[in-house]
Formats: sequence, C-alpha cells, structure tokens
Amino acid sequence: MNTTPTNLHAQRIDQVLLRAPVVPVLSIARLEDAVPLARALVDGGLPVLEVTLRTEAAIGAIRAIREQVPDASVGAGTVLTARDLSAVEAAGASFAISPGATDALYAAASDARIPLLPGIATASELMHGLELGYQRFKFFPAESSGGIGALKSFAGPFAQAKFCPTGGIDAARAPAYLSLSNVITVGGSWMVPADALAAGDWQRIANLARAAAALRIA
Ligand SMILES: O=C(O)C(=O)C[C@H](O)[C@H](O)COP(=O)(O)O
Repeated sequence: MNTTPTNLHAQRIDQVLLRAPVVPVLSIARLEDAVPLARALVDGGLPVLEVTLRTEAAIGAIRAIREQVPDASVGAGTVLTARDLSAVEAAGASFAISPGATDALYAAASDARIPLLPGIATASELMHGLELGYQRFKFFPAESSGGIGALKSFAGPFAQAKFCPTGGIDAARAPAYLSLSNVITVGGSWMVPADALAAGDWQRIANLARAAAALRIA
C-alpha cells in the first residue's frame, strides 16, 4: 500500500506550521465555548488551532470554528485512528495531528484530503515516518521525551526532519525550543488556563495568546 504523503500535503502542513510560533492545544468541553475561544486566540495572533478529540464536543467545535472563524486554521488533535481521521475531515478540519502514529493511521492519511502531522518520540519512530516520506512531525510528549536535548540530537542524523514539539511546554520553556533550527512552531495549552476557559474570560486568553504570538527565539 502506498503511504507516501503527497507533495501537496507536505506543502499544506508547512503553510500551517509557519503561520504562528505557537499552536494552542485545545480541549473544549462546552460546544458554546468553541467560537469565542477561537476568536480570542486568533485576535491575540495565534490563528493555528489544534482541537483535540478528547471531548464529546470536539467534532462540533471543529465544525463551528471552521464555519464562524474564517481566519483560523483549525486542525484536529488526538487523531488516533482512520475513523478519527475521516470524522475530522468531514467536520472541516484543515489538518490532523496525532500524538503517535500507526501503520493503519499512515495508510488512512495517504487517502485523506487533509494532511497529517504524525507524532513521534524516538529515533526509530522518526525513521519509520521518514521512510514513508514524511518530514514534519509532532514531537510528543516533548518535555518528558528528552525535550531540547533530544531535538538537538535528532538534528544530526535527521537533518531533513522538522518538528512541532508539544507536551509540557509553557511560556518560559517555549523560546528555547523556538531557537532550534529543526523546530518550526511549538504546541501547548498554557494560553488557555482552565479557570479562564471555565469563566469565559476571553480577554485574559487573548492577552496570553498575544504574549505567545510575540515569542520567537531565546
Ligand atoms: O491529546 C493529544 O493529542 C496531545 O497531544 C496532548 C497535548 O499535546 C498535550 O496535552 C499538550 O498540552 P500541554 O502539555 O498541557 O501543553
């Protein structure tokens, strides 16, 4: 089976990842929060969003953001299976992100209209993805899989690979990641504190997004 991503998929992933230095990783429990949350993040300068499939509301949230926040690039996270991939595609996600990758997911991704950013944590997983023709990966869970040191080590043997590290990264740690030549953008949830989301404090979230959008390199 052919599992190689098309050039178009690879280009689309680069376009998305290059739009902002930080990708908010969202867990949306209340569907009605989706649009104001996305607007706050986009207004703060973070237009690329990863809506994780960790909640019942996730698919509806992707659809609502896609329809009502045209400036957002809304992607789906926690895409684990071929079924997840077709569900997020049907909901209007413009890309999919997975925390890891399986042969079944890679096979489904080659038939999908939207591109996949597969997750890797080890050199062997990275080699598997490279063998299939992928060059962009989520590095997850970043902090507990070796963080900055691991990414620096990957840059030697795997010069063509570039990453969106995610997992355990906050505003203080992000600049050091962004200074690495093989990091395009970082993912994280720090700009959406649970209490701000629960209270619908969109202003606070927009301010945190603005600070994240201003991050470049250490
Ligand atoms: O659900 C997924 O697919 C994930 O990849 C998990 C998220 O990437 C992390 O939960 C990031 O969140 P923080 O560590 O809070 O920044």
